[in-house]
Amino acid sequence: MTFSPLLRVMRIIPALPRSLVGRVFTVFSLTLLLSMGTGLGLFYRYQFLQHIEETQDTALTLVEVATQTIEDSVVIGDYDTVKRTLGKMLFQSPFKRAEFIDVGGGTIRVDAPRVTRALAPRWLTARIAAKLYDVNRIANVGGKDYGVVRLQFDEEKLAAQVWSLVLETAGVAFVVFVASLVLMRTLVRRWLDNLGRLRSFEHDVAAGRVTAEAALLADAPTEIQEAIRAVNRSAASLRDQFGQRIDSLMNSLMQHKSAMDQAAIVCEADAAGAITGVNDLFVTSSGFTRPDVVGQRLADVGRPAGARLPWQPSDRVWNGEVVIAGRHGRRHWYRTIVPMFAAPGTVERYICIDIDITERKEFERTIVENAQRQTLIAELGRKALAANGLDDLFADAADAAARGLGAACAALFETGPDGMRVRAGAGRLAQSTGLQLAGPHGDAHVAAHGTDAALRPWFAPLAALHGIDTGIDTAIVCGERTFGLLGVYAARPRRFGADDANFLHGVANIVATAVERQEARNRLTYLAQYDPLTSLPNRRRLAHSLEDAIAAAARAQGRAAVMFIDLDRFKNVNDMLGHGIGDQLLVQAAKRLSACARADDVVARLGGDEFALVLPALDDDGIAAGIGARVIEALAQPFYLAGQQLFVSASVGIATYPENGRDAETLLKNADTAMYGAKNGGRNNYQFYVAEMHENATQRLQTETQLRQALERGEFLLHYQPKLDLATGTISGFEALLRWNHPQRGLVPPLEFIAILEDTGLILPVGEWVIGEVCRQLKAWQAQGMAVRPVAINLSARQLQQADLAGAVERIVARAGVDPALLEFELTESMLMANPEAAVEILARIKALGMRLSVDDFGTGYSSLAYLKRFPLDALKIDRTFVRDLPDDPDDAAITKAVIRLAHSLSLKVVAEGVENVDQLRELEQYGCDQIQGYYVSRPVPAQACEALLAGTAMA
Ligand SMILES: Nc1nc2c(ncn2[C@@H]2O[C@@H]3COP(=O)(O)O[C@H]4[C@@H](O)[C@H](n5cnc6c(=O)[nH]c(N)nc65)O[C@@H]4COP(=O)(O)O[C@H]3[C@H]2O)c(=O)[nH]1
Repeated sequence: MTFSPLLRVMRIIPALPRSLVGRVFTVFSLTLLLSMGTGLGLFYRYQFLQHIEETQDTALTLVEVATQTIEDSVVIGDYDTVKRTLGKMLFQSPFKRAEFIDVGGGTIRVDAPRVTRALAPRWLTARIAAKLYDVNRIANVGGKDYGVVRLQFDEEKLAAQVWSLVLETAGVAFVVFVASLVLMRTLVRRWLDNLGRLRSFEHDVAAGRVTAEAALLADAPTEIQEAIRAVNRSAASLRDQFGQRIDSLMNSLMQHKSAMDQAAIVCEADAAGAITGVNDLFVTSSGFTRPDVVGQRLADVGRPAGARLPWQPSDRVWNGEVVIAGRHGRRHWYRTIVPMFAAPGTVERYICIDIDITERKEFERTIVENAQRQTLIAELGRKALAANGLDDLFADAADAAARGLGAACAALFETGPDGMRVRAGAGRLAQSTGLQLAGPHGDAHVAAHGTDAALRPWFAPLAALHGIDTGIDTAIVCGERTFGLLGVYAARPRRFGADDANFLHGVANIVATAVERQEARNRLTYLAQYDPLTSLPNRRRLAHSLEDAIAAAARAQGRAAVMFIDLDRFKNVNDMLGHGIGDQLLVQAAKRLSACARADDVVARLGGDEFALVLPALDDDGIAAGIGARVIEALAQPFYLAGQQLFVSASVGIATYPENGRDAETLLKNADTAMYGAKNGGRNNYQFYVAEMHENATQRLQTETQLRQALERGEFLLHYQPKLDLATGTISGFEALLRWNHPQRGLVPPLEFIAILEDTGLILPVGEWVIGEVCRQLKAWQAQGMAVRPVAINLSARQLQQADLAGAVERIVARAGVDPALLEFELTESMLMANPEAAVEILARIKALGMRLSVDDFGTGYSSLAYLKRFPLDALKIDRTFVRDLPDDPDDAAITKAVIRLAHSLSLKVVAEGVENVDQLRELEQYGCDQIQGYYVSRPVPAQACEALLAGTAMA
């Protein structure tokens, strides 16, 4: 509230004139006006009051004078004089009326003549009228009142006088006021003219005269002088500052330009788009020289033939990608063309900035290309998975390879014995499918794959035919072998890169995988019907062949036969000499069998060492018998494997249609049964199926089942056969011989079940039982106080292969607490020679335990003397087949003598087996044999009988 008048005044400010002169003038005028008004007002007021006061005083004086003047006249009643006196008094007085009112109320009135005069404002007249009062004076003469003299003021006259004064002074004041204003305005304008000079200073600066200074008038007011000086100083300071800024800006500009020259390809063009200059980067990046490009149209430089003009001169900034066919090849530039204006709307020149994005473009192209290639690979992979045959896939692969590399053509070659064969072609080579190209073959080119773009010599004829300039190829490698080559070829010179090679590899790998899969499929199909080892039909195919033969025989009302062939003792070969030798033996056996067969016969391998022979058209049994005999004969011949001679015989069973069965399964089963018959019949023979054989086979199966329980049931026992020392005539030891006490059959000899134990693997626990039982018996004999002799135990081939035979023996013997020297192990010659190195090691370990070792059935096998020396043996046992015909058979005698000499030369004892009579004894004695064993001394006897034998050891 307090500031409201001030605020009101402030509100006026915007209404003031905008120019300083106007404002100063206005303010000065107002101030002057206000001052003068106030002064005049106060003056008028003072004058007015003073005038009123003076007039009042004058009126009092006049009334006094008038009264005194008329007193005499009044006394005398000279009213004319009174009247005249009153009239005189009015002359030039401020009264308009003078009256004398006598005590009787009579009035002498004199009015002042009316004078026309300027009228004062009513308010002034009223105000004067209010201030003045009429003056009255009592005329008293001699103490007697004669009346009253009254004077009435003429307020109009007085107002006119006052108003006249006001007007005069106001007029003077106005003149002074106007004069003051004119003077003031003139002076202010003159002083402010100095500021006006700043405008010319501005023009000078605008005109580029930056060093110009604002001029000063000598009489300029100090403040303005200060202000202009300040302006000049500021201008100078700004000049300095701008100068520095400009220097810095120029410097910065130069650096920017230099940086831009380093980073960007820059060129300038005139308003018409013709190049006026280029930077170094333009030259290096494009390969063009400055003279090449200066003067040329910007839109045309490096433009590949036929390319659309990407830019036309315009007043707008242009952005876009351009392809420049430079001297170093095509470059991708990202271009920005900025118009530079001379004046609004008038382009003076163009700055063209290019960023080389060739690498990015290449990268993008590579990504797109890779994506396309991945798609092609994936697509080909899908086709490969679904493909049934390879031809379509090869064509797809060639097509994918050509498309993936964007090449004119591609081909897939298969390596063959005669060179390269075009398996599929794409593009120009599509018609070459099936073409055979002479040249390298096999694996000659395996290493020749990769990014080598040179065309191979053998491809040259095709290249010439189809206008192929260059190419890349890669090998299609299936596992260990090279299937062929996948090549991609271009009509124009082209450099294939690592990415191209990788893609081609990918395609080739898919092809290789498909080839491998196809081959695996073929192989599976083959394996489903053929035996991979011998390449003979397998059991399944044999069944079909047999069915076909049966059907044919049935149609012809003829006969057919199937022969079941099993190799005797093949298991031993396999176990002793290893599977490699076993396989070789089977292959050779298969060949021999095939040689025995007739053209229409089918030879098959059923598995393991079992073969079969289908004889489709059988006129009579004689033919089957003949072929059976041929088979026996063929397989009885020695096999030469791993540098040694091996003998295996065969057992052959023959079943005929329709007698022995009307279907393939029955016939084969019966042939199998017949084969067992042959085996039981001493092996190395053939037998036709007869109904009883079925009985035997069943019997064997039953035996096998019973044997499995025999050990648990304690049905095994040992008999002991003594050995006689010929030098002393005393029993030098025993041989433990296994017996099976069958609940129904009684004592079963080992030859009837040892083979089954071996076949079923039961020989291992039974063998351990034998060792344990011998130990137990020895302890029992010792406990009886018997002078115990060493006991020999037979080991089978399977036991020799037992992982830790020596360890098992050691544990059993240690557990029993038997002196190891009381134990002897007999191993057959063929067992030892099957894998002599392993045998040397095992025997050494057993020997180290303190036990004795001897070779059983010596002479029936094929011992290597070198190994014989290395085995830690104690004795050789001459097989009883050599002893049987002594002394009559000179051959046996010679062999026996030789064996005895050989054994002695190796410091080995010799035991002759199967001595049944005294002649044999004498003969052997003569040969120097150390010990004998046989029925002549004693048959194998139960343990209880041994003591009696020992008691009567001395021979007659
Ligand atoms: N004709 C004739 N034969 C005689 C004469 N003296 C002994 N023999 C028989 O010849 C065989 C000698 O045993 P081997 O050659 O080791 O031949 C043994 C041996 O290879 C095997 N064998 C016996 N017991 C075991 C055993 O516990 N383990 C293993 N692995 N094989 C055993 O069984 C084969 C046969 O044993 P056995 O039937 O007990 O037959 C015994 C014995 O009774 C004789 O003067 N004339």
